[in-house]
Amino acid sequence: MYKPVKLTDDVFYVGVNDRRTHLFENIWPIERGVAYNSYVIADEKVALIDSVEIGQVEKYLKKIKAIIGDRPIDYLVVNHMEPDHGGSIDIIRKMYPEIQIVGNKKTLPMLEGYFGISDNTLEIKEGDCLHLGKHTLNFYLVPMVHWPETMVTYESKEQILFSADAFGSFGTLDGAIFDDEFEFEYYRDEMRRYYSNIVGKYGSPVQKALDKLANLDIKMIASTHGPIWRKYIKEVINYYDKWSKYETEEGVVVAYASMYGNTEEMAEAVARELAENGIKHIRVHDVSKSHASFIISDIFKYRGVILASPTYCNELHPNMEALTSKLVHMGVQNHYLGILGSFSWSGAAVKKLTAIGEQLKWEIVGESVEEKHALKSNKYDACLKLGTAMADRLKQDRK
Ligand SMILES: Cc1cc2nc3c(=O)[nH]c(=O)nc-3n(C[C@H](O)[C@H](O)[C@H](O)COP(=O)(O)O)c2cc1C
Repeated sequence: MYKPVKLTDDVFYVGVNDRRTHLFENIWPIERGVAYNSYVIADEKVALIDSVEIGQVEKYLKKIKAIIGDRPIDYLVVNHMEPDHGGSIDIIRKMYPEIQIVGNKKTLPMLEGYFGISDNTLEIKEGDCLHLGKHTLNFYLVPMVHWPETMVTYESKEQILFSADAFGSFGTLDGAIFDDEFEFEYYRDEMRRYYSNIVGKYGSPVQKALDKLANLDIKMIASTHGPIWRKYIKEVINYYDKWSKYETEEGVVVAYASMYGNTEEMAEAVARELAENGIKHIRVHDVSKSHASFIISDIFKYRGVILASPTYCNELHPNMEALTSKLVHMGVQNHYLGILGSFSWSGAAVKKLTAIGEQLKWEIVGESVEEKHALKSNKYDACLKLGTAMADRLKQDRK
């Protein structure tokens, strides 16, 4: 029944859309859903590249059947074991008992651990090839882009890189599956939010992977999430290069916590002064309203960060605590930091934010401002000064 979606004459898209899940990994809001991508290569041998989250396995199997009919599947290549791709492995094996599951030495223990599968597996090593007939699969290990077993598969006849989670994006594929069937901008921010939150901790493994793949001629990047890239290949590789090196643009993310509005007032004073000083990209987030994934995504884009928090039981506001511990855990690098705090009897927020900035090795800009009780004119002026200092620091990089 399904009209095949062709990457080339023998290579097909068989992924599914998920518009029901609210939180990807039960953490990240996905208002625009997510796609779990999988691919079939129908040659003398049939290979399936990755599978899909188990909830949609029935639809997935129908799509596979629509392409190969009653032919058996010879190989299931498991580039990544995470259950949003590996979740259907057991069912696929039951449907296709002869199938050989292809992975590397880190994949196979996971197969056994998750599914008790230890037979009919094929262990490949870096640079190994698997011939399907006209098509040849070449395997490259890219550990920690996103799990230790992650690998990518390059089909050398059609020059397609099956890239696992790399170059993936949140967002379902709404009719359009290839990047020349929609406007790139529609996915760019969600791609960065996906990268920064899911893969962002692993900048150095991403750099190693990019180096390893640099000499491949790539006509298509077929990731496990989001669009298939065939028009914007250079662009998405450049984005990955930039993000994994923590390269940022001129702009400021102002992230504040505030229960009763005092800290918010300080944050807004700084934001206004940034604009007065010619900073065009200012993103203000209330950490109790914006999910951390959006703030982190913006922080991966813009170099300046203002963190503002009231003191709360001698600590940071809990939502600021959550955001900053995520930033520390991810080791986000190369930012300028301005700090604001508010308190009523003994302030701790500025001290704590300063310690976090030092831990992250971010450059602390200007004089941090901490106000007791309501915002008064001298501290208001200090907020303006901090805004000017941040703008000046960013503008120094224009040269
Ligand atoms: C639950 C709670 C705990 C607080 N803990 C402290 C504290 O440990 N030290 C302090 O100086 N002020 C504390 N405060 C006072 C706030 O830091 C102060 O009112 C601040 O101005 C609030 O900023 P906001 O208006 O941006 O929420 C606390 C306030 C609340 C509601």
